[in-house]
Amino acid sequence: QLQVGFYGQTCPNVESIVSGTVREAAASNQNIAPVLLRLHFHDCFVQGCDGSILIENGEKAERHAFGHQGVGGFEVIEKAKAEVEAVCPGLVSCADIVALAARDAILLANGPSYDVETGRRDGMVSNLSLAENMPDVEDSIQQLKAKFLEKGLSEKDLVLLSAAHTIGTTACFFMTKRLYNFSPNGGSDPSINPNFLPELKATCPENGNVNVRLAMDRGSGEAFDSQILQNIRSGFAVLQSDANLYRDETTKRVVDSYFGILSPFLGTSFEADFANAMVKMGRIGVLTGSQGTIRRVCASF
Ligand code: HEM
Ligand SMILES: [Ca+2]
Ligand SMILES: [Ca+2]
Repeated sequence: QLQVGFYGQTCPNVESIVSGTVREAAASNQNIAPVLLRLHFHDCFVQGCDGSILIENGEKAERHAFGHQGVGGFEVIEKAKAEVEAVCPGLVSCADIVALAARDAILLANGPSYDVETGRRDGMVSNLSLAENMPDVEDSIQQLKAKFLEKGLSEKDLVLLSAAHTIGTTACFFMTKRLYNFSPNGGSDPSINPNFLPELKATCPENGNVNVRLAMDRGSGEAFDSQILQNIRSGFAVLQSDANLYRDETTKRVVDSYFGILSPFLGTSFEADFANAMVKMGRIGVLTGSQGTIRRVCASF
């Protein structure tokens, strides 16, 4: 069973070691917070939160899957793991370090803090074919809902977790279809606000450099806040999958629920709800007890 403070007796300093490593990494790399948050999502969605994405076992390694394009932060996890191994060898899983690092990353971006359940064990498989079903920017809202539901996550969780895009950047690579070849008729996605379209096209010109990066939360790419939801409402979503959240009655209602006059009184808080959704995501397909293993090095079995 997962529990908050699972290492309380066996490795009491693990959480401070991980947060120290994350803070140190952030001092020299301002992009590390979003990268670490995304890493946890990509780990949990393939084989559960089991550190499978960390394995480097050749060209068939899961981490080389197309759906994991741009995922990183491995070196930070490995560094934290090495420091943890030095004080409590063989006790703390890589999967837990990923989950802790994601929490610390959110906090560094001034997002909500929350208790991370620990006690995950590391998985024994890594295969890129297992990552074929990752949510994709071009997925319809029905596909996105189905992929989240399959992991035990609701439509509300889909909205909240997508709002992780309040921090971080995307490569123009993921914008090409939306800007220049939107289905079914070509051209650009009509849901893009006309005041935003020229800006997007200027940043990601047709046949331009697909490695150019832009904030996914226009005007607020470094702060963890609800601006992303406001942007989605007003046609300023950058990713197509985020824009799709406003094309569906149910997910639209979830987005809007954070802006109603009543919502503060009903206790609807984006930050608190996001934190709860992260805890739920952290439970996907976990190995516990005597299942799986505790790796010594996160990149190898
Ligand atoms: C709903 C389905 C999702 C889709 C289709 C999606 C897609 C993407 C794409 C295309 C990028 C840009 C990657 C790059 O160019 O490097 C990205 C970045 C990111 N995603 Fe998602 N994402 C989804 C859900 C999530 C979830 C659930 C989380 C975390 C809870 C998350 C966290 C992030 C973060 C923090 C970044 C920024 C990474 C960086 O700055 O390097 N995403 N996502
Ligand atoms: Ca995994
Ligand atoms: Ca933001």
